[in-house]
Parts: sequence; C-alpha cells; structure tokens
Amino acid sequence: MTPGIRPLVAGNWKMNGTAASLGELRAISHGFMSGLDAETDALICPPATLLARAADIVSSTPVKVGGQDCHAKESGAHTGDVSAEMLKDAGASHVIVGHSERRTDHGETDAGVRAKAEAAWRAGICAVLCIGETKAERELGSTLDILSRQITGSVPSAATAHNTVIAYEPVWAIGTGLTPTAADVAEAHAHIRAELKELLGAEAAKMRILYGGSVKPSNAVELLSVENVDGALVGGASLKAADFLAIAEAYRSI
Ligand SMILES: O=C[C@H](O)COP(=O)(O)O
Repeated sequence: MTPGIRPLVAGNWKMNGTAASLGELRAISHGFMSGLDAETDALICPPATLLARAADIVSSTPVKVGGQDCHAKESGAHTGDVSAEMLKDAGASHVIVGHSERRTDHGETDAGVRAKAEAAWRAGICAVLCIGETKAERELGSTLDILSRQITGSVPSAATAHNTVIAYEPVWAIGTGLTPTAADVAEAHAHIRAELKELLGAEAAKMRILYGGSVKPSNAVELLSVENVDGALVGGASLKAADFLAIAEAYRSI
C-alpha cells in the first residue's frame, strides 16, 4: 500500500465468460456495496461481448467495468478490433493496454502500447498499462532494466494518476500459481515508482501501481501490504465472486 493512494482491485476475465457469467459480476457488485467500497475501488474487465451488459449491471454500484484492449485508432478498416471510443460507448471507464498476453501473442511494442494509452485518454477512459519481465529476463537479472525500458517506451509523458494506472505483472507469475517474494515485489514496485518519478515528476507519487500474477485470497494480504503496491490486477481468481471479494477483503486487515 502507498499512503494517500486509494487502492484498486481489478479483475481481468481474459477470454472467459458468457452471459451466464454475469451472475458472478452481480455478486461482486453486491459484495462491494456491503462496505468493501470504503476500502478500495473495484474494476472488472470482461470480454468485449459482455461489456455493455456488464455496464448495466454495475451502473448503480461502486464497481466499474473496462475493456481488455483497444485499437490505437478511433475507427476504420480494422476487422475484429475495438476502439477506445467503442469501449467508452459500451460503458467502460478503463481499458487494459499492453497486457503481456498481447505483447507476446500479438507482437505489441512499447510504442504501440503508448499509442493505445493515448487513444484511451482521447476517448475519456483510463489506461491500465501493463509491464513485466519474462522468466528468461528475470533469470538473467534484467528485471529492473526491462521495467525501465517498458516504462520509458510505453508510458506517455502526459500520463497522470487520473488517466493511467500501471500494472506490474511478472510474465512468469501469470496463471502459474507462482509469485515473486514480497521483497522482490517491493523492489520492483519501488523501482517502478522511481522510474515514473523520473518520467512524470511529482505526479508519480499519486499514480496507482497494481501487482498482477497469481494473486489469490491466500496471498492477497502479503502482496497488497507491500509498499508501493496500490492494488491488484487479478486474472483467474476474478472469475469467481467469492475469490475476488476475498482478495478485496484483504484491505480490511492491512
Ligand atoms: O491480468 C491478469 C494477470 O494476467 C494475472 O492473471 P492470473 O491472476 O490468472 O495469474
């Protein structure tokens, strides 16, 4: 946690979920209305096919909904893509950009991620900008250098605490059940905060830096207690309301 920064617990459903899954979102919304919203903000990013219905479900609750990616352009001949304006129109307040599964599977570059973050801002939504090292990069001892490169290359100089959230997701911890030690998370997040200060000045002190990568109810208190960790970007454990709420509940004891 960082004094003065309100946490955000975000769920990335990835390519999971049909209309039947929206019951979990209703349960998450009800859970947050029972007082969890006093502790932390909440965001769920369902597949684009569910976004409009999800936005309707959360409209009178403290929970927000977002997209999982967006095109850098507003419109055009880009079959299968979705623009930030379309996400906003469907009810999104945020969009994940630069997730490692898109950097890896779709060859996204730092410059492309930066363009997507700027597209999100033009549409009036907040970019949740993902960075993180691979297993090979960690084993080479290059983690901090990789984070520096990704921040310098992906984070636009106009980023603010209002329009951008950073999510540190060590690629080797995503979906594996593995996490860095609390000390390693602390080192990475402190480095990210310092790099953001270098790039953005005083604004960096207000920006949320989420941790993502196998966050579960069992490790949430340990991970979310770390200095400069301002919330979580949760994948698998966000698909079940009970697990997602249990992670958010960690803030009642930190
Ligand atoms: O966007 C979420 C991250 O990829 C973490 O996913 P995970 O919690 O399933 O490891």
